[in-house]
Amino acid sequence: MSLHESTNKRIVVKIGSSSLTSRLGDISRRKLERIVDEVVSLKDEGYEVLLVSSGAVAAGYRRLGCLNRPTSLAEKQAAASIGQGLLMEAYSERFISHGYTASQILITRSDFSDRDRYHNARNTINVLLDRGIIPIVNENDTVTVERLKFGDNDTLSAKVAGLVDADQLVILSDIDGLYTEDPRKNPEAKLLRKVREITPEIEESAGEPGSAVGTGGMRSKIDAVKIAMASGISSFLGNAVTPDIIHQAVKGNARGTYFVPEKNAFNLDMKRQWIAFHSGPEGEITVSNKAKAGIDELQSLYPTGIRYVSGHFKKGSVVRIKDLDGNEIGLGVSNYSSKQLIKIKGFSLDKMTDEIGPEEAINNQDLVCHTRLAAPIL
Ligand SMILES: Nc1ncnc2c1ncn2[C@@H]1O[C@H](COP(=O)(O)OP(=O)(O)O)[C@@H](O)[C@H]1O
Ligand SMILES: N[C@@H](CCC(=O)OP(=O)(O)O)C(=O)O
Repeated sequence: MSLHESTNKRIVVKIGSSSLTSRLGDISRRKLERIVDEVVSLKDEGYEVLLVSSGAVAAGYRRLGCLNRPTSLAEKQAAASIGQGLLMEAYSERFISHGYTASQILITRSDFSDRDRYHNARNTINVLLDRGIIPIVNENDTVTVERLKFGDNDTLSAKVAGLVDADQLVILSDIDGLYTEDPRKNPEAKLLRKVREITPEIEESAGEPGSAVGTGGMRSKIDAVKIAMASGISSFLGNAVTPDIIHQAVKGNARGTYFVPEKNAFNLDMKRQWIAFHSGPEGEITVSNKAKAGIDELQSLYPTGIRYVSGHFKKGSVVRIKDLDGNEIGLGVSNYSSKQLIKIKGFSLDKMTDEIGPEEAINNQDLVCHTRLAAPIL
């Protein structure tokens, strides 16, 4: 059962730059209108659809006076500030011609790392979807500094799919799906139709972008799928030029790759998604082997299981949890500051009094254990 109130199916569709623009660095009306028309037919059937659309830099660089897609950050940001407006204008015009309204949402990573802003974004998008609007999300390229970027819209789309509790993520690109190798390099490569697990072979097969305007290539698409899988969301990867692709993807019979998490895999709820993908850990806790076994079973972490504490963090901060070999085994929200934890580490339960604080250093509701996820997120 979905967590959002509406009973309609929610679909997040991600469209790459090459699927919206021409080789010369202009919006391709033909490509964009086909995508919009497909979204409209899903809307007509009662689906709620959110688009994550790339293309701002690709659509703007020529008007900035650049012959090719720029490589400097300032020029890319300037191009995006031109292209984003042009993209939205083209989307809005076409959606309105079908009687639908589109809205623009530009996000930066810091909007998500702050829990209040994360919830705020969710509430806003829920209002839009409930009222039949098509939100169109992109990274706010013009104001984002490199260090704090999502970087690619593939992983952004998976994070947004988790945020809105989508039923499916559809990633459209310039390729038919995930192949055993980049088919541009090896024409013998085979298309994988269904993937239930991201194996090391799949990780290795995922290469760089195929076009001059693509950003993340297959690498970032696999990262996106892992985030979706860990959140219990099925994904589809297919070619934007295949006729009726979005509709077919949703119905389950499109040419492309379906990524389906195991039914009984542990899914990250909204709070754990925030901890895992957005929070930005501020310190580290090293735990005993016994405490590690408890974390594997998703049990709370008690001070008695803590061996070392490093970094300076406040009560309520997210910390990395490591085992005695230094491997990260999970993440969690600390009920204590680093200063307090250093004092109480190793305390048995009978030493924990009401004055000290809660018995658990990390409550199991605030814990993400890497080994329990459908797909590794590191
Ligand atoms: N294993 C693989 N299977 C399919 N495509 C791959 C693979 N490895 C690398 N690629 C490349 O990834 C490209 C798609 O990524 P990208 O260029 O970033 O597209 P977009 O702009 O749609 O996000 C394909 O055109 C292909 O050349
Ligand atoms: N935010 C950037 C796109 C980033 C990106 O991931 O691009 P792509 O690989 O084409 O999906 C833009 O709008 O130009």
